[in-house]
Amino acid sequence: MGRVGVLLLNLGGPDKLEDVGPFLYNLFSDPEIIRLPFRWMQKPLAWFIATRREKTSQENYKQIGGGSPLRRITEEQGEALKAQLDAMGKAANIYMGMRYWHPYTEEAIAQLAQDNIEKLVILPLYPQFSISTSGSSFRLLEKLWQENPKLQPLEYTVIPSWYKQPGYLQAMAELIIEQLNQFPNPDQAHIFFSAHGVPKSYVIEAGDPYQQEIEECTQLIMQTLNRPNAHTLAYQSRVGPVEWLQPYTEDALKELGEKGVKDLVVVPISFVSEHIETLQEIDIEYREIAEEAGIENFRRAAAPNTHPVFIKALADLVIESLEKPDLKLSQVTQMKKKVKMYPQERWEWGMTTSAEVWNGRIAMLGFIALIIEIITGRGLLHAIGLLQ
Ligand SMILES: C=CC1=C(C)c2cc3[nH]c(cc4nc(cc5[nH]c(cc1n2)c(C)c5CCC(=O)O)C(CCC(=O)O)=C4C)c(C)c3C=C
Ligand SMILES: [Fe+2]
Ligand SMILES: [Fe+2]
Repeated sequence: MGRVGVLLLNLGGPDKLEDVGPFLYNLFSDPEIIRLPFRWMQKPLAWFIATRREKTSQENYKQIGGGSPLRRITEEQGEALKAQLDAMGKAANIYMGMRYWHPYTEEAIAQLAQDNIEKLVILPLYPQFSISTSGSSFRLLEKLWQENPKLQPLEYTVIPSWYKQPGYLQAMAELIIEQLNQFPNPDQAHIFFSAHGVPKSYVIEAGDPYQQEIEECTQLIMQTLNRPNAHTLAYQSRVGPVEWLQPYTEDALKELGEKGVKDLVVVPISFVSEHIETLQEIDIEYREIAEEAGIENFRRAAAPNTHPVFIKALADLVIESLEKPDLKLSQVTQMKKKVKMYPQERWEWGMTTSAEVWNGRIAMLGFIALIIEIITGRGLLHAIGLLQ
């Protein structure tokens, strides 16, 4: 008789500085991260953006010790979850599947296909669902399931998002209280929720429930906290030129400083482990911005990591999911198939959405052609003498 398996999904992060370039290439090769009209553009553009970003990103990783702690912390969470499930009478094998770095999701699946697993629970380590995070991992799993006949008989269930789980909300409230209690007037401190952003089009055009889940989660944490503090929600880590969810964290911090807020607790709401966006972006970059804006006491709530209340919440989630009817990958990835990233496929004349979409596509084609020409030294611009 086999046992229960729990597959923890996460993004992954470079272990050392040399990994940063290939990690970024993997990330930008994912169509759920950069959405392009043509598949063949994905890899050249991923290479181009990763190469341009590598140095800056390496500088950031240098500031947190030369690599991401995500793998170590996820392993610790897995061990703590295993011990908690054991204590609750549910023995389980824990697997860790990262999307863009080792140990890759493919490695975890290969391992669990060999083990005698009776039932698998797929648990993303993202409390809120986004097309760009849990959605991307679910799509990859769906593909692996279709490709590997050995996986067909394996029974599984998916937990799409779990931001309402009472234990998780309790752990978040405790982590915030820990910081509030450091202030002489805990009730006066401003609580600042900083969520990882996504491009606005994900929500508006592709129907990503991420913003709604983040907003609801913020309210639920405030209710669980049950304190009179004022609070703000903003979005961090914008990448690229398009508009992301607003307000941006840097703008909201400046605004609070101008309004005279002196005591602030930042709460990283979309992350359950410390990593570059908490240790570098919040603790170093946003702290500097806040202090320049006049905020005197800048504190940050720790990510849940292996907080016992949080680990118990994960164990409860696993046990509850085994008791409920199974949720299949096709059910959790289906939502996206109902919406279109490019709203109008028919050609229309004038300043229409369709025209904008086609202008974007043509501009992108021109851009790719230019990059290929610069790399290879051959092409139309060389032929007519505009490039040497
Ligand atoms: C809920 C969490 C996350 C969302 C949503 C998300 C969307 C998203 N991210 C990028 C681009 C980058 N993300 C990077 C690192 C990174 N992102 C998350 C989480 C979410 N991303 C984590 C946990 C990590 C870090 C891992 C680590 O190394 O510790 C990076 C690399 C770092 C950097 O260069 O800044 C990029 C780039 C996009 C474009 C996006 C939505 C479309
Ligand atoms: Fe990210
Ligand atoms: Fe970042």
